[in-house]
Amino acid sequence: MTIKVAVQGALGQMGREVMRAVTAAPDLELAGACDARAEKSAKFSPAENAPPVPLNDNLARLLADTRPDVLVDFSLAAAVPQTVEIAARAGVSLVIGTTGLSAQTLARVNDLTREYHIGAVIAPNFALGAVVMMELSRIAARYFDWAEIIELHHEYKADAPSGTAIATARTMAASRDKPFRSLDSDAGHPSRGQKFDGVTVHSVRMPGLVANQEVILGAPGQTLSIKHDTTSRECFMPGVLLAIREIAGRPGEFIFGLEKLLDF
Ligand SMILES: NC(=O)c1ccc[n+]([C@@H]2O[C@H](COP(=O)([O-])OP(=O)(O)OC[C@H]3O[C@@H](n4cnc5c(N)ncnc54)[C@H](O)[C@@H]3O)[C@@H](O)[C@H]2O)c1
Ligand SMILES: O=C(O)C1=N[C@H](C(=O)O)CCC1
Repeated sequence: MTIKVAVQGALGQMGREVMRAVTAAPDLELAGACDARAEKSAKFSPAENAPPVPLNDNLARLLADTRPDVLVDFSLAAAVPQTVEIAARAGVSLVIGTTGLSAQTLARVNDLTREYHIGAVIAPNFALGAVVMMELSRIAARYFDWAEIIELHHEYKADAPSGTAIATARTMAASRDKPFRSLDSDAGHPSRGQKFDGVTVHSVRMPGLVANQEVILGAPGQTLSIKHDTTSRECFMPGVLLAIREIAGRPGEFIFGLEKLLDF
């Protein structure tokens, strides 16, 4: 059975990559694309030799016209609350990669899955290597009392710190039976980053980067570094396609984190 997919944030860096990947997948059909920058009712060719699909700035209209099974969202955190309401009312399942979402938005998506019997996957990072890096950090956190994260991204990134860094810190802290240690002198010191569940996170933004993260764990006499680097947005596509295929058949389920769909 072919899964029909629409993309929100279609004209962005990730949206374009998702449209290429969906178009190239034999079991998926790109039904339509939405972006705030789109001209009304335009058509858009997602890849060379690919048939044009409807492109609209009105998500409700696009979903009503194209009736996809799954909406993939890589847009802006501020846009997601409205997007998920529209998708849920249209009975369309969600794969969301947009980061910077509030706890209220996550809770609302959880409610919508049960209210409208749709599925939803939200993952701060769809790169399989990043998910492994987070899992290794979770394991290592049990054996080291000190931990800091340095995340490095391209200069156009809207949010800081990254969704991956926040999720990594929270996962690491949850795997321990006592808090991480840090210096008392960190408090209020602008050069010492921002703490999430006791893990200090530092953000770097500059051209030349896509997305990178290093987790450094410390103990007397040793450190352990766990590092993931991306060189192109292609790395996110296997995870996005996996999430689309899984969630199309799991109505009513809310899944946070790609690791829940992998065999860890
Ligand atoms: N989960 C992951 O693996 C992963 C990977 C890369 C990026 N991201 C996240 O995905 C998001 C997008 O990243 P990007 O680099 O493609 O950004 P981008 O700025 O290149 O693209 C975002 C697109 O969303 C559109 N947009 C903004 N507001 C909108 C609205 N209200 N309705 C419709 N479209 C709207 C913009 O016009 C733009 O085309 C960011 O939050 C980023 O952090 C997540
Ligand atoms: O390019 C981005 O923006 C990315 N954002 C995600 C995050 O905030 O963790 C994942 C990596 C790429």
